[in-house]
Amino acid sequence: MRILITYATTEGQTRKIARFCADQLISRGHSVELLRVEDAGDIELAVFDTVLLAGSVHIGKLQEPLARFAETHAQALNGMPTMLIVVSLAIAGDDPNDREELDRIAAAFAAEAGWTPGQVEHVAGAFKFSEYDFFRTLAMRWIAWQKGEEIKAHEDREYTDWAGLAAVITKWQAAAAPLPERAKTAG
Ligand SMILES: Cc1cc2nc3c(=O)[nH]c(=O)nc-3n(C[C@H](O)[C@H](O)[C@H](O)COP(=O)(O)O)c2cc1C
Repeated sequence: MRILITYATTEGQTRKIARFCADQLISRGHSVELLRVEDAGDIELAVFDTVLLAGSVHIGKLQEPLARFAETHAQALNGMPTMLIVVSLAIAGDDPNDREELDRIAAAFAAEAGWTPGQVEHVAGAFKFSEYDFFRTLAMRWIAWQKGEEIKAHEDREYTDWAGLAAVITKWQAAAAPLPERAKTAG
C-alpha cells in the first residue's frame, strides 16, 4: 500500500511515534511518506491508499496545523481508510475520567474538521523536561507531582508502549489494505 503519515509535534514525541509507525509499515513492504503536517498542506491524497494522522494534546487540544490539514482534506480522508493517533500523558494513567476527556478531545477535533477517522488510537507520550521552557517546566512538574511521579530537573520520561503501538499498526495495515493485498500483508 501507499501510505501517508502526517504528524504535528510540539516537543518531538509524536515525531518519534510517527517514525516508529513508518518503520513498522515499511518493514511490512509498504511504501510510506512521512511528513510533518506543516509540509503536507497541498499534498494530493488520491495517490495514497490510506492516511494516518498523528498529533499531541496540549491544554486539551490537538495542534492547529493538524486541524487545518484534516479540514482541508476532509472529503478525501472520508473516502479512504484512515487512523487518528492522539498522543497525550493523560492516557498513561488509569483514570476513566481522563479517558473520557481524551475521547471528547478526539471527537471534537474530528467534528470540527468534518472528518470521520476510521480508527482513533490513544498513545501515551512523554515528559520532555529537556525541551520545556521555564513556565512549561513549572506546569509540567506540577502535573508530574499530582500524578505521584518524581522527575529530576531536565530529565525526560517516556510512557509510550512501543510493543502495543506495533500491535495496533499491524492490525490496522491488514484491515486497511485493499482486498487483494490483505493476504500478502496479514499477520
Ligand atoms: C504545555 C503542555 C500542555 C499539555 N497538556 C496536556 C493535556 O491537556 N492533556 C494531556 O493528556 N497531556 C498534555 N500534555 C502532555 C503532552 O501531550 C505529551 O507530553 C506529549 O508527549 C507531547 O507530544 P509532542 O512531544 O509530540 O508534542 C501537555 C504537555 C505540555 C508541554
